[in-house]
Amino acid sequence: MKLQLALDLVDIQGAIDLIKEVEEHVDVVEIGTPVVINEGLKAVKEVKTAFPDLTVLADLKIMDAAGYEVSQASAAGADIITILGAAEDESIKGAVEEAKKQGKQILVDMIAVKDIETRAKELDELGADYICVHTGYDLQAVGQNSFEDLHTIKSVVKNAKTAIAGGIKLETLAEVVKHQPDLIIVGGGITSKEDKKAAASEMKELMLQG
Ligand SMILES: O=C(CO)[C@H](O)[C@H](O)COP(=O)(O)O
Repeated sequence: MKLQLALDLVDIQGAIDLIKEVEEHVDVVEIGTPVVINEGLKAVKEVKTAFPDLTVLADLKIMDAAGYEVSQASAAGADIITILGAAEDESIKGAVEEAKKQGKQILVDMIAVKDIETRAKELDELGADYICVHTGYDLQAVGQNSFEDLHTIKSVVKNAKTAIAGGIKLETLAEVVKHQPDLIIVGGGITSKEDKKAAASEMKELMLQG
């Protein structure tokens, strides 16, 4: 089980400073969608240059022109690139094909997918490296989470790794760990804490025990 730190509310220097604090406890660093919108793929490039040994995920949430966008993120140094599960199969195929060509991986974000079970089976067959259930900020705000969806994808996915994101905190981590996803994505659960290093360390410890 790996821990991914999601960085959404920082600029490039803020991202670099934050990663320095927690890098020994995290496996993957995500350059979040708002950061890419604000700073462009330069954010991915600068973080990868500063931390060449860390796995960097570019949370592009691709919806179209997938092969091209994956090629651009790959050139910037991303190791994993995200596409939306709601995208057309042709887009998923384009992303997977380009990622394979570049030696990168694709994480499919299931945000807003209604029939999680059917789509997860299809995405698994289309060659996704990761399938990630995700409760975005707008549904977190009305009290939702993705724990049940994680159970659903775990029961149907045969090849892809599974991941979960959305509002995961130290207090809810044990519930997530119980379902044994391959990747747990945490943003605010670490970045909102005064002592971010301690938060990441406690979370990683709990995952290792699980
Ligand atoms: O992709 C995202 C929002 O769309 C976030 O990066 C993801 O939800 C993790 O952050 P948090 O733990 O704060 O919810």
